[in-house]
Amino acid sequence: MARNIGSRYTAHRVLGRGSAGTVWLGEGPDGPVAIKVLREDLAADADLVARFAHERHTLLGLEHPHIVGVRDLLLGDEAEGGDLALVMDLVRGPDLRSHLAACRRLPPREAVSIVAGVAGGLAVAHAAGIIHRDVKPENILLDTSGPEPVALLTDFGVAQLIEEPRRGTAGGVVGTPDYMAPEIIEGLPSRAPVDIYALATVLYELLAGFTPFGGGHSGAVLRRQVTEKAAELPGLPPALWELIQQCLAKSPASRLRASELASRLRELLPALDGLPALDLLDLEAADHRMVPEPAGAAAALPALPAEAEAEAGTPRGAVPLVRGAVPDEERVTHTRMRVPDAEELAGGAHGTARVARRPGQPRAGSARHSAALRRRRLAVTVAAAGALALVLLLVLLLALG
Ligand SMILES: Nc1ncnc2c1ncn2[C@@H]1O[C@H](COP(=O)(O)OP(=O)(O)OP(=O)(O)O)[C@@H](O)[C@H]1O
Repeated sequence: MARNIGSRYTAHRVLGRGSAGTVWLGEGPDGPVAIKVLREDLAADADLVARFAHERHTLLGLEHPHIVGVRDLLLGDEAEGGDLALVMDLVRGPDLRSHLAACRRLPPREAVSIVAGVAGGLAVAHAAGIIHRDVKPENILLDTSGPEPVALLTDFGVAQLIEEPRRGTAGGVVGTPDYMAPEIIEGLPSRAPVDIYALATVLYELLAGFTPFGGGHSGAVLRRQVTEKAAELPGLPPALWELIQQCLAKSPASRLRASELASRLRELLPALDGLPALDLLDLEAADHRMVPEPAGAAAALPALPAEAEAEAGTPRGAVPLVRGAVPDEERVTHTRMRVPDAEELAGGAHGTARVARRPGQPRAGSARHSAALRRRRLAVTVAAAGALALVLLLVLLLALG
């Protein structure tokens, strides 16, 4: 049923729902629009409405072919009925999450082209001092009305406007764990590199079908974001992998700027022509997401070596893994541990990260992997014993003249 929003807009039907509200297909003075009506409790929050009013200029001013434009902002009285609503350009097509769910993995050229466009949008926003803070496939819409799909980033700054005050009171981190840069988890302010980290995570996910550090309890995901290294994706052109790695750097200063990322990705496009989506094993990705981290998992985390503990003195605060992070004495944190070694990263006794394997390659820590290790050890022992016997025989022959 149609519903009026403010004096200028009519909402016709629901396009989708998110955590902050409902998005409607609507009509305005200049034609069709998408109208995001924020939840009632948010609209009733006077501070929140004031923050939106304060950011009106910024929200309305951001224009780029890869950013969903905000055309109007309706605040309280203006929206008649107390709605808080964002009127946006209508994007005709699915969001990237649904597209990925349908394709499972994207061919490298498509993935890189989408991410290059979004990086271009971020470059303009960052130059204007605006940080998105919630880059993820749900916030990237695909306009499929033209000959080629066009990716558009939406929800600029909205997550932050809504969440900012709660962050202060709860003392926790806000965002989507799978895409959250280590410095956010470390309690540092979010600057432009957080968007680059999140976008590199999206690129990894488009290529692999899973995020580099996702799966299980969100606490475990946050821990991996800070301590683990993304598993390499077999079959990816090295230049592309290098770019992803650089943008997934734990240190924000080591990541590329959005404009550079956009141009480097565009340069790679011709070399990716015709490459199929990666042929990865299913890994444990799907099940991994479903299985909650065992309750005792935190206790099983590798402890700091005793000397390091003693050196730092007691009580010892969290180890800031990102330069400049202020250790937080209050929090029992995921940073209070050492970086796992290769075996752990590969999913051994403690590691929980997924590692991309070629078909036929056993998973580290699996029975097949252990059997292969045992066989290799036996072969080495037999070879060593043979070599020793040969040496003894030579010595004996020499001694006998
Ligand atoms: N400008 C738009 N044009 C067309 N459809 C849109 C537009 N914006 C959002 N939608 C649709 O509405 C759905 C809900 O969007 P919304 O931004 O509220 O939530 P979300 O980003 O999916 O999730 P969350 O807010 O929880 O992060 C989207 O998945 C998309 O299908």
